[in-house]
Amino acid sequence: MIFDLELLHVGKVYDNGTPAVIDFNLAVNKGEFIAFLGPSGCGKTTTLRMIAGFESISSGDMMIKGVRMNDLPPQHRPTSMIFQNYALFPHMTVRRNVGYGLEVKGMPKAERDAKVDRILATLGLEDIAERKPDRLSGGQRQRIALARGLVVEPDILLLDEPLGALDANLRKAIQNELKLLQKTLGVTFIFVTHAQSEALALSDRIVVMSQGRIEQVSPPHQLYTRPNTPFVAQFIGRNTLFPGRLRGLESEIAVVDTGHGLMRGMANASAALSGDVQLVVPAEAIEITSSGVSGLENAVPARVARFDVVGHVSHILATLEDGRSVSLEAHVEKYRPGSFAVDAPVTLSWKPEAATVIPAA
Ligand SMILES: Nc1ncnc2c1ncn2[C@@H]1O[C@H](COP(=O)(O)OP(=O)(O)OP(=O)(O)O)[C@@H](O)[C@H]1O
Repeated sequence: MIFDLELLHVGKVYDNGTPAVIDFNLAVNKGEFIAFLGPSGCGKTTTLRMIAGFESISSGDMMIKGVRMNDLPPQHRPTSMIFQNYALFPHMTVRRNVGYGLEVKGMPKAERDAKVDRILATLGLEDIAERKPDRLSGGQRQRIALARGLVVEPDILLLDEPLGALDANLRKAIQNELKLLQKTLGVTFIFVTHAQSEALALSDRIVVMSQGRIEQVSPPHQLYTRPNTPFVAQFIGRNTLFPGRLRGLESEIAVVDTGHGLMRGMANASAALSGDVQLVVPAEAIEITSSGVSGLENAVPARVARFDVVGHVSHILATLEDGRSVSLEAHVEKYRPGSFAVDAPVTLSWKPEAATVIPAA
């Protein structure tokens, strides 16, 4: 099978000795929307720049449609990159900015104009085609940068935090547009972000990175509900982790000896479990009941630290016996105002299938 993009054991060590990317392996299908997600400095941008050709690859191979790209300069790769600041030419019209890449390639004017017109129409930019970008809004500039990246008809569009400069409302609107555009054009998108909500909303698969290494590659829902590593469990969503030792496996359910007694959760499918493990419980899976209710699975005693109702959402902060806090949200119909007094003893519980047991490290 030939992938649109393949990174095979790719590594990057900067001249100063910094290992920025370590043994990065990824195969991307045509038309996939992939997000690189992780904290600042984890190597997302470096990886993107190696794919674009702006950064050399220290080890491993980078292939596009089965052809090795390591030694090709950026202009000879079938990729386009969109930078966070858009890097538009302020003195050129929108039309010229968009057509510049084709102009540099020496494409005849008639052919160039036809391509530029088509992409300006696709992105709704016809009305501002003759204006200069410095007089336009952030959202419009973002669209011009997209048009400029797409007009060269790349196999792969590389986007480095392209929505980072926009305010929250515009960001949301452009997110939807971007997703629609990507599906319509069928172009492979590789998108760098440190905003998890953006990655979860846009991507087919998310690559979570930490300290130069891939922690997990999964579709958003799976990443959210079935983390593979403690880093992902702490970085994505709102999980509570219970450290413990594996007591045994009952089919798919792992039984864990924790400081709060025996607890059960789904055994992580990607790694063999033994010895030290972590039981990961998403906030959404936790139920609160008054203490004394019997027959609950995975029951943990706690006390209510706060109970607030904002609009139609009840926010509850509970404190475990070991002092850790667990914050939960639910529709006000579920936990009505006044259902739990502050400092009341309660029991937290969850269904084993909603929790995941992963290796401790
Ligand atoms: N030109 C460079 N020379 C030396 N080290 C660099 C260079 N560029 C990046 N680094 C280092 O490489 C590591 C990865 O950086 P990179 O910019 O790829 O991370 P990132 O995940 O994109 O972070 P951010 O979200 O802050 O952009 C960091 O430790 C960074 O300091």
